[in-house]
Amino acid sequence: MVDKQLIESGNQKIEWARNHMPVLEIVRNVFEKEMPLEGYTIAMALHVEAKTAVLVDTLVAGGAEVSITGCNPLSTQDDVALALDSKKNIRCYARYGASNEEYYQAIDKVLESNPDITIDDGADLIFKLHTERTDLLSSIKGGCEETTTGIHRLKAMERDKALKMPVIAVNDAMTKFLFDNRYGTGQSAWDGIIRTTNLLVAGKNVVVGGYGWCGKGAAMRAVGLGANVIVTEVDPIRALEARMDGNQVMTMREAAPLGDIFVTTTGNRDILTREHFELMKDGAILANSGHFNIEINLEELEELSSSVRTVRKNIKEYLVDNRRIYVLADGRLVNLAAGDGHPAEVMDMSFSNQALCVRYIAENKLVTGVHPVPEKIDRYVAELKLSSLDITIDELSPLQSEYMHGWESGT
Ligand SMILES: NC(=O)c1ccc[n+]([C@@H]2O[C@H](COP(=O)([O-])OP(=O)(O)OC[C@H]3O[C@@H](n4cnc5c(N)ncnc54)[C@H](O)[C@@H]3O)[C@@H](O)[C@H]2O)c1
Ligand SMILES: N[C@@H](CCSC[C@H]1O[C@@H](n2cnc3c(=O)[nH]cnc32)[C@H](O)[C@@H]1O)C(=O)O
Repeated sequence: MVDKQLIESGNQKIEWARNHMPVLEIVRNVFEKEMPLEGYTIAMALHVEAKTAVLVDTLVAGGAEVSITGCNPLSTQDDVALALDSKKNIRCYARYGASNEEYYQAIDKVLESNPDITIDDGADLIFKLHTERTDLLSSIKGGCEETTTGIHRLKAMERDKALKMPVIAVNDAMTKFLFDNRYGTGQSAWDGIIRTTNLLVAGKNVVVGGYGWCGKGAAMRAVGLGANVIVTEVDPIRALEARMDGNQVMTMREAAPLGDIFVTTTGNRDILTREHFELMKDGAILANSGHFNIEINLEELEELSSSVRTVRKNIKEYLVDNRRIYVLADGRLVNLAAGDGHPAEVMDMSFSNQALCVRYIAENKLVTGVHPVPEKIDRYVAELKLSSLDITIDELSPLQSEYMHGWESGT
């Protein structure tokens, strides 16, 4: 496709997403009227695809200039990236399949815009600001972080007194993780696996590594698809929760010879390693829907393999003692590297939180540290979402409110 066709295809995807993000549309209309981001430059490193483009568009509607790149070399959709770059007040440096060097060069370029506010998914921009571009820190008003692992990183920096700017932990808003991490990952991880393999899930043994919000979603939807689900955990409470939700719970060593499809969702490293690959069945399929490509130890898998070849788009076959082990999307996020990411309706809430938190940073002077999303914003997003679904809920009567908040009236 030539650039013009790519831009048109990108714009079509953006329009489709926008039409399914009603809360962000309301935020955008308010921004257009009030222009709260006039004069602000925003640097972003997020998955460059259609829903993200709607967020960018919203920030620009509020008066901002935006520089954006990806947060994963395989999640960029080039048509959307080109469409974004063709718009006024937006520069987009993301490219699908960027090498490691190109990926970090793009982060540098985004920071050359001298941003006032950052939006990260995995803290790449903030990490760069605290290492090679400390000169830019004094003019930064604050940042927003999209994902669980990014927040772990930022809290570790805060603990070590290394963090030098305020950051809002957008992931930790209820209207983010309860929906995006759970229902978003639950659906889009399976979308990525199914469209990549074109195989049946019903009747298979699915092993889900980690029973956090993403793991709960992945396990829940696997059950719905007819799989027998096995969960592995390191946290006794979450393991118990997984068992009471009806899954089998065991160690990964025990699960390794049983699994037909493995999905890692821990945000940790080395969930699947040599000792597990050695026990796996012929034809086992491995996918990651957590964070980096280190949940599956691909180096160890490669060392064990007599051959590695691509057998279908986004599927690599590793031959281990004549057993075929298939890795999807090079162990990168299967929902984004082998699919279109989360559904628009959940990103509607995640990105409304982002837009409103960016405004909050612009309008307030926050101190250095990791801040929660203000409860007002979280509830506002939930209320708007309910209203977009045409749902009204009951209200506490004065008597009920008094009963709930008092201590005098016992049983
Ligand atoms: N694919 C996506 O689009 C998407 C969406 C949201 C979050 N994420 C990422 O997914 C990861 C998980 O996010 P979350 O919100 O579910 O986090 P979470 O903290 O709720 O859950 C992670 C779970 O993994 C468990 N775990 C850690 N090490 C383990 C090990 N060695 N074996 C088994 N279990 C282990 C933890 O005990 C925890 O229960 C993060 O990296 C996050 O950034 C991805
Ligand atoms: N930089 C990491 C990021 C982890 S992605 C996890 C985050 O992606 C976000 N996400 C999931 N689907 C989409 C999407 O379609 N568009 C934009 N962001 C998404 C989601 O909010 C979640 O917190 C990496 O790729 O290696």
